[in-house]
Amino acid sequence: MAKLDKTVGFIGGGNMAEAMIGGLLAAGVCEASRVHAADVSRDRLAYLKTTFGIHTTGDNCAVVDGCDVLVLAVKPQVMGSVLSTLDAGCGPRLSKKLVITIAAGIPVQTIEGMLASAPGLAVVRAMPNTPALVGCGMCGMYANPHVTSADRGHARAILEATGRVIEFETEALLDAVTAVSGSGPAYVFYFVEAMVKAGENLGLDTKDAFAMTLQTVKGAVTLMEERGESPKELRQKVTSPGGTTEAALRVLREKEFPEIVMTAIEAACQRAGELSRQYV
Ligand SMILES: NC(=O)C1=CN([C@@H]2O[C@H](COP(=O)(O)OP(=O)(O)OC[C@H]3O[C@@H](n4cnc5c(N)ncnc54)[C@H](OP(=O)(O)O)[C@@H]3O)[C@@H](O)[C@H]2O)C=CC1
Ligand SMILES: O=C(O)[C@@H]1CCC=N1
Repeated sequence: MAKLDKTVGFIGGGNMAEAMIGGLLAAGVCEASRVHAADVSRDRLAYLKTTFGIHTTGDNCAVVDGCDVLVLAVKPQVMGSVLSTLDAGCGPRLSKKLVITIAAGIPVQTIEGMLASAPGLAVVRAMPNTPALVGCGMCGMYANPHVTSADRGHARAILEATGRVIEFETEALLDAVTAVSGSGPAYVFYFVEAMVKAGENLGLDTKDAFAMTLQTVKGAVTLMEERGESPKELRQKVTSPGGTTEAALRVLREKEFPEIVMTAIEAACQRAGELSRQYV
């Protein structure tokens, strides 16, 4: 992967920042000496410094000053206070930088509005997911009109360091991305938890039930990736008429499994919309 000739700063050094920093360094996109992170937790900063050898600080504006690309990686709940402190402390110094926000639900317009001392701010809104930690992330991104094509390339290089990126022309779709792939790993983990529990109930020990479930999910994913067949076709090949799979799928259908999944994902999407109104 091509090396990025930019310094990257993170405001918020939690789970997603860690995944992104790990990806940037592992892919060789950035050297540790060109990555900065700020957090309110001293323990977190010590952990990031020890693990990655990056620059750390408790001062958000120091990160702004040390970077070309600023990643806003705090929770939506604190984004309003983080942005107003940045605007008051170092807002005008942001105007030449690229800002990438990964917060669920928070629109670009809100970021621009709260960083009003940097008019014409280049903002990319991105929605990664935690498999980024192992280089298998899925990230949706939208760039506002102030983002130059060079900066779009920089944003892609940073986000692609942890997995796949799909770019959208319409920001409104980012809430759907959040609901499908941002939160998506949790749905898969929940399904796996339920399969393991079912195996235990049928007499398997936890270790075996987990190993079987994991390998089954991995095998199913690989089949979908490597064969040009749809999930529906692959499902039908597992389902022998009058057999065991049919018995299980009948229960899933009777309990309205597809409707439950769709309603759940719609709830996540709706919540993304609420987060922007509730916290900023
Ligand atoms: N987790 C996920 O799967 C995904 C998360 N996201 C988004 O990424 C963002 C971060 O999420 P995640 O990494 O999970 O959250 P974390 O809580 O793990 O990380 C956020 C970090 O920011 C710190 N923080 C709080 N206030 C400030 C402040 N004023 N200045 C600097 N740092 C501060 C927090 O410290 P403390 O904990 O002490 O408050 C914490 O260490 C969120 O907006 C979320 O919507 C996007 C995609 C997926
Ligand atoms: O649950 C959340 O709000 C964040 C955003 C996507 C995944 N985690």
